[in-house]
Amino acid sequence: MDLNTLKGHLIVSCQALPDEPLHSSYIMSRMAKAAESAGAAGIRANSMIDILAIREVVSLPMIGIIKREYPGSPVYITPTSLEIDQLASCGVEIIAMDATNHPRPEMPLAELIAYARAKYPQILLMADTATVTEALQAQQLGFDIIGTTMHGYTAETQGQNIADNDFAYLKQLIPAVTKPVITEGKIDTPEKARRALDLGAFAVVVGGAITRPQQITKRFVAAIDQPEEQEA
Ligand SMILES: CC(=O)N[C@H](C=O)[C@@H](O)[C@H](O)[C@H](O)COP(=O)(O)O
Repeated sequence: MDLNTLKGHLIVSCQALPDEPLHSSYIMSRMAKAAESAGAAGIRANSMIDILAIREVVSLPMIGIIKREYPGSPVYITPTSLEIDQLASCGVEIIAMDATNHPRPEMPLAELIAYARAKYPQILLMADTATVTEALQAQQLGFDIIGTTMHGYTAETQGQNIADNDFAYLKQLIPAVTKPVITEGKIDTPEKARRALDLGAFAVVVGGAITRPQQITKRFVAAIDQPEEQEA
């Protein structure tokens, strides 16, 4: 695919895990359809069943992941060659995978990249990273896209939010790498999405703020349900 179709645009992540109320490939396909009809340029989705259901009704390029846990490793986003094969069989344009420095199941990241490149040269690879060091390493390994997906979700970055201090992390990351940076993770307002792009992000992925109604509801409830505290 031509990556430039995503440049400066919104990618909507349509995910609901088994413990979430909207867990259903049918619902995810309708979420993706809604995103497409509202002007999104791409979709990010998890699992073969969701990706195939979305493919049937949406023609946007897709970033595919498979979240799967393996014993002895905290890596759960496309951890092994099995998930890469499964995603490739679904025809996704981009495969995203954990590119943090955590211990991995099956094989080291460098080998996994070599595997994906050799077998599926047409598929672009996105690195889900948490730190500048990991992003530089991912670039060195040959990833096509650097994602900020894991920032705030590793021991090293725990408690951090991509938007902290007017996107200080992004301001550090973008000039440090030459590959396109897709901002992903906790972008929960249109203003933040716009700001990330203005700071040089190639594209923005928004998930929960669009597709997880329990998250959206929580923010409203939090703003409404503590009037005494707010008045005090
Ligand atoms: C850390 C992790 O597992 N992130 C996952 C990656 O695919 C998803 O659960 C997120 O929803 C996605 O990254 C979009 O982020 P947000 O929903 O915050 O806009």
